[in-house]
Amino acid sequence: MRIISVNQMNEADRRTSEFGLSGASLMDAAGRACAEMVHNTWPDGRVIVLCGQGNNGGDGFVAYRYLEQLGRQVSLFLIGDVGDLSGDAEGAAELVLDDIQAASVLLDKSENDSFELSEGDVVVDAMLGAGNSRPLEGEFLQLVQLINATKAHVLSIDVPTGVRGDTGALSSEAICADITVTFNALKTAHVIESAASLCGAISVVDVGISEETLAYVGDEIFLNRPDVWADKLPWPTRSTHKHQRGSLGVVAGEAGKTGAARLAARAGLRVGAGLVTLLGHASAIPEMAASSLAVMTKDYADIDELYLLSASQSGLVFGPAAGVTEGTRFKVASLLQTGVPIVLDADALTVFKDDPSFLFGLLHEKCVLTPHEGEFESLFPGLLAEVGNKINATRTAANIAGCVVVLKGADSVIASPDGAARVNVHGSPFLATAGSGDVLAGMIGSWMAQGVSAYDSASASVWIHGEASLSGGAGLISEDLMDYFPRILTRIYEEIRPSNVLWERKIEFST
Ligand SMILES: NC(=O)C1=CN([C@@H]2O[C@H](COP(=O)(O)OP(=O)(O)OC[C@H]3O[C@@H](n4cnc5c(N)ncnc54)[C@H](O)[C@@H]3O)[C@@H](O)[C@H]2O)[C@@H](O)CC1
Ligand SMILES: Nc1ncnc2c1ncn2[C@@H]1O[C@H](COP(=O)(O)OP(=O)(O)O)[C@@H](O)[C@H]1O
Ligand SMILES: [K+]
Repeated sequence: MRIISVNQMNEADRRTSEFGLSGASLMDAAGRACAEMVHNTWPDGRVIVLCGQGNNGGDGFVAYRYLEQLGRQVSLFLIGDVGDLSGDAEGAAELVLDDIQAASVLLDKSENDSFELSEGDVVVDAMLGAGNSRPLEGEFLQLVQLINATKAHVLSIDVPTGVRGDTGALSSEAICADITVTFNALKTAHVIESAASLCGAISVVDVGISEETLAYVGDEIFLNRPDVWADKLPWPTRSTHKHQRGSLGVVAGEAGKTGAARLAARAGLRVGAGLVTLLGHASAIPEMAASSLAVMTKDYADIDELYLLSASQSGLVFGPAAGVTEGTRFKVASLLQTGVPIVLDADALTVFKDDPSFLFGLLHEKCVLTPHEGEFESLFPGLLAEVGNKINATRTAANIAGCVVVLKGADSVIASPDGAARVNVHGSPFLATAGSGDVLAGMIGSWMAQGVSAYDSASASVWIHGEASLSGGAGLISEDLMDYFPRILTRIYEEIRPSNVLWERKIEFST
């Protein structure tokens, strides 16, 4: 599923009407899909369709017509004058001209008794779509406030009115929808908070804009789902031995602070690295060894020994609970010199707050940085605010760093330095718990240790991490996440494995 900008969607629309379906046909398909969604989701209750003067309103006129055909009790309101409509919206309005009422009726206390919105009513929000770039005012603002204050169900067409399609930024007030129906591709507002939460459940409907057209106009930005990376994961064959499954080294903090590294190491083992080793100072070895069974431990006396131990691994993780110290800076520099694929997280990022360009000079293409918003701000000060769009800010960051950047959160963006990005919305808010980022770092390091690209390692890990959190539900703590991995991985494996590759050896005798 692609994520595209408003301008790109307009261009896709234009190309489609030039080479394929007319604008009126697209609008007909869009409005019809919305009517059917209303009817299937809320089979009873009065429906109120609220239209603006652009094409979003056009979709609303179409939806009204189909809702009537479906036998629904439905009323139609327009903000503004019929005479100001143009293009496809004007064409759609002409078919229902006699039924259009002024939206002011809904706002006029003396007239609105029969239209007072109540529980069980359904509002179709066709006021403003992706074309809106101005703050709401006048009747738009008043109607949005009125609808948000009722308990009526709301279906928004394309985006909830008040939400900017491209940035996910909000006007002072924006519709809070139960369902948002959009067309052929997602826009930033559907996946980036806090706009995404206002969309409610999102339904992407095919109105006839082809994938070729979207690929032509769009960038390589996709929703992060198994379909974009599942076939890139390595699986053991019958004759595989552990040394062929990669060796992950997790560099621990000092004694008493090794829990974060232990979480990363265990997660790394669970997602398949054949060997996982915790690397620490001699003083930290007893506590690490005491709690790690399959995970090995090795001590290093100084930075040279750390370099040698790290250079023999096929993947590395460093940063969780490492400490914001000069020592951490030296370790980062040394680990990066090995050229081994590496995940840098937490303190290994924060420690470069004062001179991020020093870090950028050391990074290579097999690195993944996994900042949360605070750590991102340390490395790329002001970038998020300046770009105003989390997806594009992360793409810019990846370009500056020259490696994959994962900007974590409820809407994690995984960006590659070549401009591609994937946005992950698959996860539970119960991931907001100490140590869940450490688990994620270990997972990414493990896939990289197994030879998966930095971009696919990060994408697969973020999704599986989110899926595990959904399995865990409420009360989740980071230690629990790993317990869900086997079931999730088995499911992914079973969906994509070639039919002639079986783990279980079947030998049958016939007599
Ligand atoms: N492929 C596509 O792009 C398709 C688009 N369709 C619909 O077309 C919509 C986009 O149409 P438009 O570009 O006409 O966008 P809108 O329907 O959002 O309309 C923008 C209009 O509202 C005015 N306006 C903007 N901000 C305002 C504000 N704050 N207060 C008052 N007026 C404001 C503008 O001057 C303009 O006239 C989509 O959201 C979707 O609903 C569908 O018809 C199906 C296909
Ligand atoms: N509200 C949320 N919804 C979904 N995922 C979340 C949410 N809050 C945090 N996460 C995820 O949880 C992890 C937290 O990582 P991080 O902030 O580094 O925590 P820690 O340092 O405690 O491990 C990230 O993967 C992040 O994307
Ligand atoms: K809308």
